[in-house]
Parts: sequence; structure tokens; C-alpha cells
Amino acid sequence: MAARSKDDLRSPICCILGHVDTGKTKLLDKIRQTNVQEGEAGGITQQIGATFFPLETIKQKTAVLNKDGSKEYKLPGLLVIDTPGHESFTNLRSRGSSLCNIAILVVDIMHGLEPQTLESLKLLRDKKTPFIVALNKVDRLFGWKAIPDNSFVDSLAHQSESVKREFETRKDAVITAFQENGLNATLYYDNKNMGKYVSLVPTSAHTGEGIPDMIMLLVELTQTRMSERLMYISELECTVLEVKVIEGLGTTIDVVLSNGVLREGDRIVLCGLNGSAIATNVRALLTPQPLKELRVKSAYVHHKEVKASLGVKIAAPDLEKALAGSRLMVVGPDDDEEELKDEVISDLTSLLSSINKSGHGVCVQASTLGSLEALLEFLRVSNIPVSGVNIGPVHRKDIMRASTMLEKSKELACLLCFDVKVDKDAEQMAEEMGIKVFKADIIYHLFDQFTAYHKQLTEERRKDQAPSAVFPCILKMVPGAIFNKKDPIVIGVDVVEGVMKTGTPLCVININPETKAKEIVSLGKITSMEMNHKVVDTVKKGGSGGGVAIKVECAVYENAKTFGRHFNEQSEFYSMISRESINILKESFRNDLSKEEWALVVKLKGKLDIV
Ligand SMILES: Nc1nc2c(ncn2[C@@H]2O[C@H](COP(=O)(O)OP(=O)(O)OP(=O)(O)O)[C@@H](O)[C@H]2O)c(=O)[nH]1
Repeated sequence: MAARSKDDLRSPICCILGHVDTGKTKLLDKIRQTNVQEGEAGGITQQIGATFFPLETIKQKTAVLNKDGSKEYKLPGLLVIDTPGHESFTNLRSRGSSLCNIAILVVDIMHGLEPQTLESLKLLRDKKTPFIVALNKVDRLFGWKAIPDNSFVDSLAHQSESVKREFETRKDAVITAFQENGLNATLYYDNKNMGKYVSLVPTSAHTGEGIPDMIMLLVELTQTRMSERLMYISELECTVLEVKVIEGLGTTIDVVLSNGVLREGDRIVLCGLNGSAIATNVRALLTPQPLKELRVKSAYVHHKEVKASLGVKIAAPDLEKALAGSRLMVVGPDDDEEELKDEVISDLTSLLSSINKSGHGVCVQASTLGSLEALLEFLRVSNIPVSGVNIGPVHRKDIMRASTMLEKSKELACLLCFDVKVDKDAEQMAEEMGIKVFKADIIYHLFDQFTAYHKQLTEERRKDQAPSAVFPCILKMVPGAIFNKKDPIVIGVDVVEGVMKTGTPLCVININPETKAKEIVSLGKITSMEMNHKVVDTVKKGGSGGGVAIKVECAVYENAKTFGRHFNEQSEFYSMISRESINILKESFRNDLSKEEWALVVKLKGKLDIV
């Protein structure tokens, strides 16, 4: 255990999340913009997938809020995870809390809460990650007068009454929207209870206003509310962000070291794409060259040892199949390598075990372990079964896997792709085989696409099956209402039970006078119905009033049945259901029948001896 001295404090790791175009990148750029003179010690350093702000920079950036010098700074710095491309972004969103101590959820003050804001919010709450909300783009309030890089409170005080009013209205709308999503939020300077309320920091990534407030809040929140344990270097905690091929280095992994120390030559284990763990030795630990040394030939600085928290590139053999989102562990002198391998791979296997063992479900594909986890959880909650998963770009073999569902269920013969590329061959193959491929960068868009497709297929199937669907009914003849005795039979009936539809085949049950055996006699199908001189196609129990005239036609003339011989005024007429027709009802018309009508299906099944 490292000594609990100030040298061993680690910097908190901060992620930025939010809906597209809210200004995440711009905010990052703005806080990265350095006032530190070139070459001055303690400057901001760009790391792999992250930017490090040393204490000195933090002090400078928050100076407008600390004019009397009363603020206390206990941190060595702050590591802000960059979210340049989409891939690492989703990775961080889904794996967020495992490497992120605090998050900034960016909301565009002009747009309020947007779909992805809610998705990010859910993730932060699920993972119990503390966060603040940057209410960005305040400079877009009509008539805003910018005071660059100023504290927000002071800037607001300089605005006209109408700007202040617009700010209040928009801020209140955001607070209400958060409330509707079960979250208490308030302006950070009104927040007296950080445990209960989330702080809103108004910012402008364009003018820099509110950015001192945001950084100060991050500092205060992390140093007061983060447990000491998290702050001190203890066990190694390291997460693979991205797997990248770099000329001259081969396949490398970009990792965030969130706790502990990594050394050149360390034996490391991590999760592999094919479900087995990778064990290899660190050949090089690399960070980008500081800006002032760009003239140096090599793009990277080599380190013998790196200490949390930071982003670092690892070059090592056998990383081709490394899995983004995976944990990385170091095999210590007392560790059993096999045990560690089992441990890292358990992240993947526990995910895989959550999928449907019966092999009935959609296939899903995601960019990283973290995003796969988020997607599977979403599908589980949405009751969409999953039969196969994979990570990385979609190839032909993934389409093959999805095609095994074609025979069982067309709806489920699809591939839900979250933030992954689909190669051309695979796309063509899917098209030829009739496998639907859905692609989206936002999880619930996949859900929307899938449910829309599901609905469309259900509608198509209902249309196809409608002629074979037999709704249950029991009919009685209205006394004397015989209009035609045979082919077509035309009689007046009442619906005693269930629902009568045009197209329903009818039968009667007679007892053979000699053998006393039960005989089910098919009469033909109802081809038309008329009530009060109007053509109708559905009549429910109790809805037949003074009777419905029905025409029953038999497809084969020789089979035609006659009044007086095969049925009479006392006969009960039944829908002639079958095993097949019941299955169709269950599959496509389940919700069209009431509980009572389903009970009638069971009753008719008994009467007609259907097993
Ligand atoms: N007026 C104003 N515009 C802003 C501000 N922040 C961002 N923008 C603009 O909003 C647009 C989106 O900003 P980005 O920083 O790319 O947004 P993002 O959230 O990173 O977007 P994605 O990476 O697509 O998710 C750009 O045109 C920015 O110039 C702000 O504070 N004020």
C-alpha cells in the first residue's frame, strides 16, 4: 500500500457526456486552451485519449473565482477524458464509471433535455457516477453581452433584464425537465445540498464564461465528496479505450490508467475478442510528445513507468484481438496468471451468459465491451430476446449467425448494430438472405427501428393470415328465419357467444340416430352478412339485435348441406376452428380477442374434439 502522502494522491478522472451538438468538444477545447507560457512547468499535457490539467493550471483557470485566495486546492490535477471520435465516446459512456470519477453532462440551454441526454443520465445514475450539468451556450441567449472567460455569476450580473429573464425561463425549463425524469437540479451557486441536488453550471464554450465556475465545481466536488480511498494510489485499475494499428508499432492499445502504476516489461492480461484472454509483455509505454517538442522525430515519449491517473498507449505483441472496453491487469510476482485471465474474461463471459440459451432472439453487435453491455441491458429491459452477440465490425459470419433465426422467426432474424461498421459483403449477404440489419449510434434508435420493423411484419402477417383466422362464435337460428335451404344456405341468426365474422366456417354437431356417435358437420363459410339491410362483417355477442341474415356457401357442391336434413331450427352453429386456426389466432390476433372469447375457443376445442 502506498504511503498516504501528497505525492501519492491521484487526479480524479472526468468524462464529458451529452446529446450531439451540445458543445462537448468545444467545451473541452476551451478548457484545454492554455494561458501557460510555452515551456513553463506544470503546463497542460495532451495524453492518449485524455488531457491532464495540473494544479497550477486549475488555479489559473479558476483565479477569477479566487480573488481573495480563500479557495483550497488539494488535488494534484484533473484528468479529463477526451471524446474525440464516436467510438471512444460510447466506450466511455457505457464503461464510464469504471474509470471516471466525475462527469460533466452537457445540455444545450437553448434545446433543453434531448434524447441522448436522458440516455447519458440513465447511465450515470445506473453507475452511480457523480456528475454536474453544464448548461452550455448561454451566449446564445438573445442580447447576451460576453465578458470572455469570466465567472458566470459576474457575467450574468452585467446582462440586461430581458437576458436575465430569458435565462431564468430556460433554466427553469431544464430544471422541470430534469424533475420529470426524477432528478433534482439547481443552479450550482444555490445548491446547499450536493447529495440531493445536481448542480447546473451555465457555460459558454465560445466565450469561456462559466468555465472557471465549472472547473472550480469539479475541484470542490471531487475533493470533498470523493472518498479518500479513490484518491490514493492502490491497486492497478486500467481500462482499454481503443485498439489501434500504428505504423512502426503494430497494434497498440490506448488505455486509461485510473489507479496504480504500469511499468515497461510488465506482464499484462486483458480480454480478447474471441472470448479468450490475452497475456503479453509491455514493450513500450507511450504518451504524445509535449507540444514544444514537436520537432523531435518520434511522435511519442517512452516511459519506464507511468502512474495514475493518465492516458497511455501500450505497445506489446499479440494485441491484434484486444477488446476495447476490457479491463487490463498486471501479473504481479504472487499472482497466478491463469486466475487473472479468468478474471478479465469473466467481464465478457458474464455478459454472454445473460443472453438467451434457447437460441431464440436477435443478434447484436457493438463496438466495445462497454457499449455491448449497455445495449444488452437495454434489450433485456425492453423484452427483446438476444441469441447472439459480437464486438467489432460486422462481417459475413455475423450475418450467418443471425440467419439461423430465419426458420424460427422472421422478426428476430436481424442484427442490431450499435456504433459499428458493416462491411459491404456482409451488407449484400444480409440483403440476399433477408436478414434485416439495423445500425444506430444511439441505443434507443435501434429499439425504435426494431419495433417499427416488428410492427410492419406483424401487420403483413395479419393480412396474410386473416383468411385463415377463425374467430370463435356460437349462433342460434332466429325461429322461422330460413330464406334458402341449400347452397347457399341463407338464414337469420343470433350471436349467442363470441364474435361472428364474414369468412368464418360454420359447423353443427349431430348425433347419429343409429350409432349414437357424434358427427361434426361442416356447413361452409359465411360469405356475407346483413343486418337491418346493411352489409356487416363483424357481429359480437349481444350485437345481433333482431337477427343477422347470413349466407353460408360450400366450396364443393356435392358437400352442400340442407336445412331439415343436416340442421334445423334448434341447431347450434359453431365456428369450425382447428388446431391451425387456433395457432394463427395466438400468433397474430391474440389481442383482438377478449378473455371471454378466448374461453370460448377452449370450449369449442372441447366440443370439436381438437387436441
Ligand atoms: N454559441 C455557441 N455555440 C456553441 C457553444 N458550444 C458549442 N457550440 C457550437 O455547437 C456546435 C456543436 O459543438 P460541438 O462541440 O461539436 O458539439 P459536440 O457535443 O462535441 O458534438 P458531437 O461531437 O457531434 O456530439 C458547433 O457548431 C459549436 O461551435 C457555445 O457555448 N455557444
